[in-house]
Amino acid sequence: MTAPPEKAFPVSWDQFHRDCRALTWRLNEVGPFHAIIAITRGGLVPAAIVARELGIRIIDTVCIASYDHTRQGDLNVLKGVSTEVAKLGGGSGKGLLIVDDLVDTGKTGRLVRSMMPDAHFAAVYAKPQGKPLVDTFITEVSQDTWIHFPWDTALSFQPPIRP
Ligand SMILES: O=P(O)(O)OC[C@H]1O[C@H](OP(=O)(O)OP(=O)(O)O)[C@H](O)[C@@H]1O
Ligand SMILES: Nc1nc2[nH]cnc2c(=O)[nH]1
Ligand SMILES: [Mg+2]
Repeated sequence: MTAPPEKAFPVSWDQFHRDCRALTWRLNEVGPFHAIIAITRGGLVPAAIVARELGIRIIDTVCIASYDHTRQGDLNVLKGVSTEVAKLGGGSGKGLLIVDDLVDTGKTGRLVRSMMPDAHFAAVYAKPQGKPLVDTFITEVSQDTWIHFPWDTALSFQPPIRP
């Protein structure tokens, strides 16, 4: 991403929980899944909620870092999927559920998909460039919007719209 996004889409804990539940209703139609793979760190929170709702106890992580606040750098895979969970997916990821909080440019999603092409990929929020990468998502926001998650934010005073 070159210019910082213009619009802000703040998400509260309550809204995030509701959106994760809505995502799980859709995933329940697609499963069952052998295991969940959370893309850390953002995918950990929705993965916990989805796992609780679907009764999934096997949870693995793919650890990827790329953003320094709103600027994306090179993707850095710090940890891949474990051999036990890869085996459950028969090597191609079939029957595995990958969960992330959002897809933006789709770079992270494309990399994870290349590791497990037959896995089901779910994200809570999707921007247009990343949308083709996900199988299931809940809310689309425009590409020039930055999503502010509740674990990154705090309540603060807002000046009135009309000064
Ligand atoms: O579609 P993309 O443009 O690749 O962006 C999406 C990724 O960016 C964020 O993760 P980030 O790399 O910021 O790490 P984090 O989850 O630890 O916050 C978000 O959680 C997605 O994983
Ligand atoms: N919090 C947050 N992280 C991101 N990483 C890539 N896009 C976004 C976004 O819109 N919000
Ligand atoms: Mg992430």
